[in-house]
Amino acid sequence: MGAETDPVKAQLLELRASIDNIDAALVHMLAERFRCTKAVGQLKAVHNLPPADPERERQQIARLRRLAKDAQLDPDFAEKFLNFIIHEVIRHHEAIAEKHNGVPTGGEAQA
Ligand SMILES: O=C(O)C(=O)C[C@]1(C(=O)O)C=C[C@@H](O)C=C1
Repeated sequence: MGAETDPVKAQLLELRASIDNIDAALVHMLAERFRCTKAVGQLKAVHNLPPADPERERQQIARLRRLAKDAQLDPDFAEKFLNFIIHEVIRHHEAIAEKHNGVPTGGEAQA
């Protein structure tokens, strides 16, 4: 039965069209975020700042947990998602620093 005649199939297709739009928006938003964080990585490398900023991360996690709660999204999931992204950002920062200053990953000077 086609979507025109099967209301369940029609509803599923409609919902999936929204899911595809949301996934596309997520990809674009993540691309913009990584564009910004790569610039932050350059700035940190040039000025010899450490790749990670744990205090900033604490503030971001607390804020995101609050936002998630208000939006009826699981705050634990929001925290895990942010940590996953930040972990990747720190990996990029370390690679940029290594390229710029010859600093090995972890930000410590080599013996
Ligand atoms: O704000 C910074 O200092 C960043 O490097 C960006 C960012 C992030 O992705 O939001 C990544 C690593 C830091 O530990 C904190 C935050």
